[in-house]
Amino acid sequence: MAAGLATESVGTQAVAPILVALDTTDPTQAGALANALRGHVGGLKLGLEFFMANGAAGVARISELGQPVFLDLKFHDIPNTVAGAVRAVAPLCPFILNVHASGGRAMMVAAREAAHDRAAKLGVTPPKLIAVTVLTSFAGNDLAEVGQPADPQDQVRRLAALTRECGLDGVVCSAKEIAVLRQDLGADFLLVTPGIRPAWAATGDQKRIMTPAEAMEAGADYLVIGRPITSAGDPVAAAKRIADEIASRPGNNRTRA
Ligand SMILES: O=c1ccn([C@@H]2O[C@H](COP(=O)(O)O)[C@@H](O)[C@H]2O)c(=O)[nH]1
Repeated sequence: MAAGLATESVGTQAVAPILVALDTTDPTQAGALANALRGHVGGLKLGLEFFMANGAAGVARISELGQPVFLDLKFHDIPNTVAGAVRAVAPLCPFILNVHASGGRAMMVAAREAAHDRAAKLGVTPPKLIAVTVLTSFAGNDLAEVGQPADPQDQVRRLAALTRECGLDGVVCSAKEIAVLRQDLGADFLLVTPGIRPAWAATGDQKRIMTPAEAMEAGADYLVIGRPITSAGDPVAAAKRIADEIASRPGNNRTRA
């Protein structure tokens, strides 16, 4: 069963609410990173790359290491299919599970009902169910190219409002949208932010980015960080450096239970 987000301290440094993205096909590497980073991050994120290579059994093995897992499979299909997929992964007891908000109202409602019904039948806590708004690898021109000629922030606001109407717990957004979403939707709506880049890390394919300290200051609940940690020569040192940067900004000494 998934553990709650780590809140223990590392020396005098409270663990930052970082979910480290273990984007690899190699279960041994994922397990080694999970173990090495224990106590330096708040949890793990397993996504499509890991899942497609290792399936539910692979996710279960990483979950057994005892850290909370965000299962980032971004379901997007007709409501019946997404509900079935949500039920199928429920025994893995992810701490957070997600769908695409652009799958629409009926799909999100079906996903929420499936998550709660299945968790009740299994006697487990349902996952925090959140929805991806606009991928952090998208800028305005990318949205226009797929027929959504909107400012990314406007599209994020629209999809986040719909997500809340559907009874989900929060959204995946870029840290650039935190301020406006907090105004629109309040403090209790979960804001999970990838596209996090320390000043010293390569941007790669991410377009709507912010530094970890800025994102925490803006009010993120969780920071999803992959390559700046996992591709570093010393991933533990990179995670510590990020936690230090967060802690050294005024007002950034909080952790979330
Ligand atoms: O909008 C989104 C949604 C999900 N992601 C995922 O987060 C991590 C980010 O990894 P980095 O290496 O820090 O870029 C990755 O697993 C994505 O699938 C996202 O980036 N943006």
